[in-house]
Amino acid sequence: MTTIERAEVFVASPGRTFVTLKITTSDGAVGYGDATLNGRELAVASYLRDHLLPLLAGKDPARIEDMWQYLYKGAYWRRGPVTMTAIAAVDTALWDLKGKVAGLPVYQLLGGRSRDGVLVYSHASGRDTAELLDDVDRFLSLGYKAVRAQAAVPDVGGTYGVRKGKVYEPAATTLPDEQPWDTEAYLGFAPTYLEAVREKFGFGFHLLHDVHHRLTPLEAARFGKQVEPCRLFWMEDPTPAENQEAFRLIRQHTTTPIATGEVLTSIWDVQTLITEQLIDYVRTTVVHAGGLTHLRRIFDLAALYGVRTGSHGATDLSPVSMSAAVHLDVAVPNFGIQEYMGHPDEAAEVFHGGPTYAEGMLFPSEEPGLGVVYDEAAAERFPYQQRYLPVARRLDGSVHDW
Ligand SMILES: O=C(O)C(=O)C[C@H](O)[C@H](O)CO
Repeated sequence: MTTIERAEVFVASPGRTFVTLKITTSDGAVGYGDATLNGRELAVASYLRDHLLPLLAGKDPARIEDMWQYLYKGAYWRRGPVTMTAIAAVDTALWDLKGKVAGLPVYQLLGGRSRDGVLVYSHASGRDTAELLDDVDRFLSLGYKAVRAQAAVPDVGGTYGVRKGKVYEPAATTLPDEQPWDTEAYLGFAPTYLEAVREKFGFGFHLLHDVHHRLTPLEAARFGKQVEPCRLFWMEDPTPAENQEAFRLIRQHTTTPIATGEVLTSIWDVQTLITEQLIDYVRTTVVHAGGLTHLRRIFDLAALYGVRTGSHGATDLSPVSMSAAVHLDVAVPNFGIQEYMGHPDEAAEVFHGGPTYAEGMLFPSEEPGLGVVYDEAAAERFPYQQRYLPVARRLDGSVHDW
């Protein structure tokens, strides 16, 4: 019988930090998983190295479901981003291996294509409305059919989502950057630039906006109602996601579609949101929600309730999990949209292969498995650099949701 012979964890910072798991079998086949948890990377690397990897040697790599149950139930301690990201890395690497052994791309193992390619959205932003409009123009001319719009709130400074370099990278400082936040200023300004985008470019593309957990349910209801004429594809994370019941109030007041879930890590964290149809799109990801095995379970529950998928795809998802995401996206019946931000240029020196972009869509790799190779020698040129996500403070100095 083929068994797992070796498992290794690599931590490198090619433009930003990625944690990558490599599993090698007794037949010499190799599978990769992503274990990146932005700003808390070494906790997952330790969970893998110190607690999970000693359990893998000698196990059958083909028993993916059994491995998932063994690692999840065997921990006794349930859920949480560190545990679920570590389990996701093992699960993803085993799916990659299964595809390579079968000689098939992973989407074929998930039931085959439901669609040719997946609709993606990218991120337009600006330090003011004029700069945002130029950026939306740029993405539309690159063929994007869906664009997220964010602009800095005047005179406040630390607005979420405003890009400085080529890609938006919030974890950029050696200690957390403390950024000011003013809810009333945001509520007064954000609807004006969303209206300006529609006024200039019309309704022939999907427009999205990320509130990034910063409003109370009532404030979010007011915002959603005010931007209804902009016909957003969604307002994302209108209120902190861990209180599922809070979405009921937002739902009762607005027809603006709601997306949430990027910080949630299990089916139990989205159960009420889905079964009570409090959201339209679930944004859980391969890397933080237990891998393809568990994410498929979440997506299947969502399908029963007419909730569509809209997975997180920020820079902190490595090319390995972006590839896994696109394999699942082409297969599931209730796919909605996939976030696609790209990566810093250095990442391409370390990760080779993966999905391809054309005309607002991503297409999965046709290579066996996930189709991504991790270049260990290249990774050594990019030693780990500790970086933190920012922290938001209200104008009175108290901590707010970032
Ligand atoms: O992509 C998004 O919608 C995000 O909110 C990105 C997050 O801020 C990022 O993944 C945090 O690490």
